[in-house]
Amino acid sequence: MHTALVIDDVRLTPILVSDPPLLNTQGVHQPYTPRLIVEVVTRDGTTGVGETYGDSAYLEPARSLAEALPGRAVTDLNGLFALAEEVCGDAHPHTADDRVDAGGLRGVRNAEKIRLSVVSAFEVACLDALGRIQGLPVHALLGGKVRDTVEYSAYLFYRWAAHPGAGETDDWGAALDPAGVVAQARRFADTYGFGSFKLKGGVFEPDREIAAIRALAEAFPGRPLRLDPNGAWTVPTSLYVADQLKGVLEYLEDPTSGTDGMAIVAASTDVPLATNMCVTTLAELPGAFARDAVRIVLSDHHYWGGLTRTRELAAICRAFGVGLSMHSNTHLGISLAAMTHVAATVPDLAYACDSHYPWQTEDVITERHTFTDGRLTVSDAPGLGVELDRDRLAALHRRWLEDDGGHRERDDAAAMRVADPEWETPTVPRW
Ligand SMILES: O=C([O-])C(=O)C[C@H](O)[C@@H](O)C(=O)[O-]
Ligand SMILES: [Mg+2]
Repeated sequence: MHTALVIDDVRLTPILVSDPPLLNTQGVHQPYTPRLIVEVVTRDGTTGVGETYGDSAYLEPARSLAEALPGRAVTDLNGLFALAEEVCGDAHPHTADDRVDAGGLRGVRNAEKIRLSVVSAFEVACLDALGRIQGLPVHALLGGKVRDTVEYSAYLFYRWAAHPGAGETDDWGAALDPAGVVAQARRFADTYGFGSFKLKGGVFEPDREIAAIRALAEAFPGRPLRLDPNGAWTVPTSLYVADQLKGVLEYLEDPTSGTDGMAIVAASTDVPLATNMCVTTLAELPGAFARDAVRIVLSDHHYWGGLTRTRELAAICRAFGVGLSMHSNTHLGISLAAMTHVAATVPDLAYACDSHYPWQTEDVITERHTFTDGRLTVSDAPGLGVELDRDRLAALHRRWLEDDGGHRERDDAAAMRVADPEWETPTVPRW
């Protein structure tokens, strides 16, 4: 093995990133959200970077993997998965179960998915390091880009103007009704050129969200629109909304929870259903596809286990005639670079990808990504094409160190309780 490829050291840096008060069916985003930055350092001094969820359930397996990795090669990605299985154990058995997780709204939260979410950051860091060593962009290591730009969609949220009592404020103001949602969409379109729009729903009763989508359709005629209540509706409510928004929606995302309900809804409407909740693991694919429960899967390289696994998911979807789009959770520029590289290599990515990035005012890279015409240009620089800003990383890590623990776990219901002490995570379906 070429010694330059050998991993000498792995650095893990948990951070807290400022986050606006975005509403979803479980509550509201906290003022700060945890992320984990992974650095893989090779024997020749090259550093590759990756990023993933930063809640404590992810930190423990990340530490185990970081300890075991030195001595291995950055090229040994298959070995990385095997090693993680060996050393990560049953990540956090207390929080790993098959219920929808409280904070993330991303389907089951089992030990394997937590492990894969951790491995994804290591895989991306290895690819970044390998690309830097070889002078090749990550997309070239994945087989080469099939497009020069990747399209993203505007991720609209109902939101408050500020967090109650704490945190930094931005200048977006509140968006709590159709006019507010349209104004937010207009700013997204004017600033970033986004041409399609997704509204995070499940916040207000369905008729109010239907009105917001109709207002968007009127303000942006012919633009693709999506609504995602994160499984908050019953089957009849899902069908009611689908009927009301027939011909208006590009797709309806996770109207109801679970493959059973999704399959019933899918059988009774022509509105395509998408998911990042009922198909988030390989084990869930056969049942959902056999029953035509979804027409589009939103991949997420974090919980699918990285960029090579995302390409495997794309191939499976292709084989079953299921479309692929891309899910996002609060993330920074390292993950956005990774998302863009892998998206550039998937031939049949027919939908604009989700990204929370415009909501993030802080980052750990020296030059933030800029959307033009709703697109990011695929970098041809070696590796991911981003540079770590060590001062910013240190500052955001300091915030994590100094936190009393209140923000180290994403908890949207806890954030809601600051405004409404009676708030409990709503049981689903809500409507
Ligand atoms: O598409 C989705 O379901 C998401 O993006 C899940 C996220 O947790 C979203 O609901 C959020 O950020 O509140
Ligand atoms: Mg979703």
